[in-house]
Amino acid sequence: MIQIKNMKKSYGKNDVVLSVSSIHVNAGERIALTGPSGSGKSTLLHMIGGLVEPTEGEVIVNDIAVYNQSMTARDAFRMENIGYIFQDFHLLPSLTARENVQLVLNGKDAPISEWFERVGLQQKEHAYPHELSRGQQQRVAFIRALIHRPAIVLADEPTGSLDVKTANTMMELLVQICEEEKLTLLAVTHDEQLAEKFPKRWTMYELNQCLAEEI
Ligand SMILES: Nc1ncnc2c1ncn2[C@@H]1O[C@H](COP(=O)(O)OP(=O)(O)OP(=O)(O)O)[C@@H](O)[C@H]1O
Repeated sequence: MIQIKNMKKSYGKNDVVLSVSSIHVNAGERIALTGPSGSGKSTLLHMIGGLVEPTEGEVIVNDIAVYNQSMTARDAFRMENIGYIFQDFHLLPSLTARENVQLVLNGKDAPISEWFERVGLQQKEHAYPHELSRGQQQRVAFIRALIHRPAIVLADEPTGSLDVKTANTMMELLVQICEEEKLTLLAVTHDEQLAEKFPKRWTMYELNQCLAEEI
């Protein structure tokens, strides 16, 4: 599903920020990624998602060498295979919750109302983002990222701007949906307790240290 080999990343002429010899993620795995600020968590997600090219090494997703493709092919690959969830939801304020979801479907058919019901937002389909609580906005962002059933869900501090109780509920919901839909999930979190909700946990320290053996 995801394979990374002998990968290094530096920005400009700066030092290497990430050096990972080997990562292998199987389809359907759900992994929490923890590590201190600046340890390269977002960089790693962006590389897997086709957004940041490694300085050295290969990123292979679904048997496709992500960075051996043209930019157009990479964009298409991302649209089809990757669902991104951010800390700050990134909902468009002028569109309703439903319209925000429709935007990513590009006219394709999908059971939008069923998804709203599934995350407990059946009453809020036609509300605007400013009419929703932060937890509700993140639920809309979950639907938007998951509704096209991407092979891989990349979540970058998805609960980072929520209070502790809401963060717990939201992380449980995300892990549960990915389990039910058999989606591969890689989620960054600063919070060790939230990481416990995942069947598998990696620290950036381990990844960067793991220079010889495959994990
Ligand atoms: N576009 C960029 N240009 C230059 N340096 C960058 C860029 N993006 C990230 N970096 C540097 O790469 C390192 C890793 O950053 P990254 O955002 O991946 O860390 P992180 O673990 O996600 O941090 P945080 O937990 O604070 O979000 C940092 O030292 C950062 O300054």
